[in-house]
Amino acid sequence: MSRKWLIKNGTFAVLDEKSPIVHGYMLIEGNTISYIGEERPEGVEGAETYDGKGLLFMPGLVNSHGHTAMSLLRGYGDDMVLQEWLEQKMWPMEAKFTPEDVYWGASLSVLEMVKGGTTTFLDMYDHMDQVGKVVEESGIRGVLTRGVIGLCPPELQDQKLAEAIRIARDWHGKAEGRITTMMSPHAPYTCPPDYIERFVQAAHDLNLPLHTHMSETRAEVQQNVDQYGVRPVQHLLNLGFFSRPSLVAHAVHLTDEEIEILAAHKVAISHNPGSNLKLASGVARVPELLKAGVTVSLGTDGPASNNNLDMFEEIRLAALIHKGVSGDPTAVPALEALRMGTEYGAKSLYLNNTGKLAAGMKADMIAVNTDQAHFLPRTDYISHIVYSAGPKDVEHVWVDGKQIIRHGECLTLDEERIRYEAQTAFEGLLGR
Ligand SMILES: CSC[C@H]1O[C@@H](n2cnc3c(O)ncnc32)[C@H](O)[C@@H]1O
Ligand SMILES: [Zn+2]
Repeated sequence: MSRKWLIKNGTFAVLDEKSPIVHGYMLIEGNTISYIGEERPEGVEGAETYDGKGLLFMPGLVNSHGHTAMSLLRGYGDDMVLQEWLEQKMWPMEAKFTPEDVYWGASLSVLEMVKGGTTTFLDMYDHMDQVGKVVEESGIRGVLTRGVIGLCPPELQDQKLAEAIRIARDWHGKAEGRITTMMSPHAPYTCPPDYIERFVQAAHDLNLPLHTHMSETRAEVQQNVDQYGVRPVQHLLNLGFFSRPSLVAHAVHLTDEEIEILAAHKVAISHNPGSNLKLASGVARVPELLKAGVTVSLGTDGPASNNNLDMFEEIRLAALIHKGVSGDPTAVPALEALRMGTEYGAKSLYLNNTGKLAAGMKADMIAVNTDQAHFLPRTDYISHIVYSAGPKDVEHVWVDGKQIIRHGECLTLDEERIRYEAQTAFEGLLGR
C-alpha cells in the first residue's frame, strides 16, 4: 500500500494566474499529489499529518540546461568569451576527464542543486553512465543526454553517435522512471550538417527529443552565415532538427523571423541568463519569445560559466535583466519568471507530470522557510520568492514523493565525501 500523508496549515504556490497561492491542505499518495485546497480533504483518516506552518511549499525548480561535471572546473577560467573559454580552458581540461572525475563532478553539482531546491535537471555531457548513477543514488529527476562534438574523423563520429544512442536507450525510464533521455549534437559550429542529420534520424528512431546549443554568441551566428550561408535557426530547420520535439539552449541572437520559426515549430528554449552575462554573450529576447508563445525555461549552464547552480538566481535574473534592457518593468513579471523556473522547465524537457503543484502531478516539491527577515512582511509570496529567496532558504525537498533534503541536510548523498573527492579530482586533473 502506498504512503498517504497530509500537510495542514501550509501555504502552497500553485502559480495560477488569478490565485497563485493557496492556504490550507495538501494530500500526497505515494509519489503523486492528490489534493490541494483550503478545505480538509475527505478520507484522510489513516494519513500521517504534518504541520506546514512557516513553510511555503512550491514546485521543485527545474534546471533545463547544464553540464554537471563541469563543477570540477568552477573558477578555472573566468572573465573570457565563450570560444576562448572553451578552446583555451575547458576543452583541454575536459580531454583529461575520467569516468570517475565525471562521477564526482556530477555528485558535487547534484548535491548543490538538491540543497538549493532543484528537483529536475538536464545534463549534456560525456561519460553519462556516471551521471545516471548519481541520479539513481541521489533521488533527483534527470534528463540525460550525451553531448557530442563532431569535429573529428568519421570513425570517431560513428563511435560517438553510437555511444549517444546507447546512453539514450539504456537510461530512458531508469531510476524508477526519474530518468529520461534526449539526443544532443553539441552545436551547429561543432557538428557538420550531415552529422546533425544523423542525430535527427536517431531521435526519430528512438522517439526522443533533440537538444543543442544554438545562437549563443554573435560570432557563432556570423560563422554559421560564413560557412553555410544561413543563420543557425534556418540551418537547423533545413537539417530537419525542428521536425522533432526540440529544446535549444541560449538562443540569444535571434531576428523577428527566427522567433516566428521557433514558435511555429514549437521549439522550446532554455534561457541561461547567468552564463550569458558571465561569458558576455548578450541578453536573449525573452519578452519577445514569450509573447510569440515560445516555451522559455531556465538553465544555469555548467558551473564553470555561471559559477553556481542556484536556480533562484536564474529566476531573479530572468525577472530583472529584461526589465533593465527594455525599460519596461512588466517585460518578465515575477510570476512568469517563477513559472519559467518550474512549469515551463518541465514542459521544455517534455515531462508532463512535474513542474507544478496540482492534483495528479508528481510530488516534486520544496518547502521554503519563510519565517525569516527577508520574507517579511507577508505582502506577496511570489514577489518574495522571485526577488528575495536563495538556496539557503530551502528547508525540505521531495522528489517523486520521497524526501531527499530534510532541514537542509541531504538524506541520500554523503556530502563530506563528495566535497573531499571533488577537490581531489580537480587536483588530479591539474597534475595529469
Ligand atoms: C560535449 S559535452 C558538452 C560540452 O559543452 C561545453 N559547454 C559548456 N558550456 C557551454 C556553452 O555555454 N556553450 C557551448 N558549449 C558549452 C562543455 O565544455 C562540453 O565540452
Ligand atoms: Zn551548455
